[in-house]
Amino acid sequence: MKVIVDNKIPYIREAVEQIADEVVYLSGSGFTAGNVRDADALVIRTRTRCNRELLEGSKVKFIATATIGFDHIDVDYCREAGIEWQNCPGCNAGSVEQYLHSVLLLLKRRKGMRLEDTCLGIVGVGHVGSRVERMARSLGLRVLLNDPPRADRGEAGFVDLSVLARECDMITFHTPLNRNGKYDTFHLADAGFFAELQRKPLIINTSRGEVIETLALLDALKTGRISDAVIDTWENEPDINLELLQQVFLGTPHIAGYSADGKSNATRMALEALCRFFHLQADFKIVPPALPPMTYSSDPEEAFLQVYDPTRDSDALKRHPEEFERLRGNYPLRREIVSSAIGGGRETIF
Ligand SMILES: NC(=O)c1ccc[n+]([C@@H]2O[C@H](COP(=O)([O-])OP(=O)(O)OC[C@H]3O[C@@H](n4cnc5c(N)ncnc54)[C@H](O)[C@@H]3O)[C@@H](O)[C@H]2O)c1
Ligand SMILES: O=C(O)[C@H](O)[C@H](O)COP(=O)(O)O
Repeated sequence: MKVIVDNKIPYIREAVEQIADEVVYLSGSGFTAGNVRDADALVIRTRTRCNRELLEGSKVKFIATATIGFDHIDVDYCREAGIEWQNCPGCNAGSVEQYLHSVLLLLKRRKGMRLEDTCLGIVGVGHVGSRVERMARSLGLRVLLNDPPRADRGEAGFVDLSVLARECDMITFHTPLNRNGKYDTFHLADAGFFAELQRKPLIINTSRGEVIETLALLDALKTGRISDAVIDTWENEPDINLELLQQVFLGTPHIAGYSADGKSNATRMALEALCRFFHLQADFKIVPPALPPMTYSSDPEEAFLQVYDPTRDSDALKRHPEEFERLRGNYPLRREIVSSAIGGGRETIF
């Protein structure tokens, strides 16, 4: 079996080389029709568009994407061509929760936001959104949830987007990018959405850039219809809107999911899917490397931000927006540590 693997997927080499007869590593954008033609399977990230142009006439039977999102896979074409695929549901949801948790602490410290007086709206309450909900409630925020697919399945506890627009001081997006159908999310936040907002909320996007219409967001920022924004996912990555980048409180290069824990989950799940598809024994361990010991502050919030402060990623991108892909590609994967594990005294962990 010949497998082509994205060369930025961490912790994968030893395991995949045991599983496959031949392994070729390529950059995400380096997958071409020519070099996938004789491959049986691809293990990719968001940077490889899997569509007719790439796959027609190839031997590829299976694609594993080591990511939660799968909007880079043309699922209709794959069905037509008989190509199976698998994403890694929930693999890095903990990492996005960590990112949001740090953002809330920064808003409290730097903008004086009183979290217990803040109403947070969560749009899309799946693997990530439900973790964000729990974390935000534990910090004392009031939370409103919007998830029409879940509401339509008869689940309770959801409200319309118009209620979030009326009541929320902060709105965070956690939907997939659906480009059509009843639950289309392409430009879900458009000029009409921003016009409805009553409380000048802060907008957070860690889902997919295309869920928010960039120019409408920029206009809402300039006209004061929203108070600020935290943006990790952008339209047209890596050629992002530079004016928006310089205006937002935090602008990061699509790294909310980049913890070592999330990446190792993704690698393990992608290889398990590959083994299931080809009926092979899944006999490997994927473990993130241990990090050197560190000493943490006795203040739990300070310690949480020592573990991960998105300001450093935002400052790096604002200084060098042209390095969007390099900042992602060479990212020093962080660890996910919950604040309860590091509170209560100066301690050394890892
Ligand atoms: N920035 C990052 O690094 C990063 C990391 C992980 C995931 N993501 C992205 O975050 C998003 C959420 O991931 P997830 O694992 O929670 O996905 P998920 O599929 O588990 O949950 C998505 C939720 O959105 C809901 N939804 C679908 N259409 C909707 C609509 N029109 N309006 C409101 N809700 C809708 C679904 O019912 C579901 O509950 C995805 O776009 C994923 O690609 C980004
Ligand atoms: O969908 C996901 O899992 C995330 O967006 C993930 O962080 C994307 O990472 P990439 O594949 O671009 O490295």
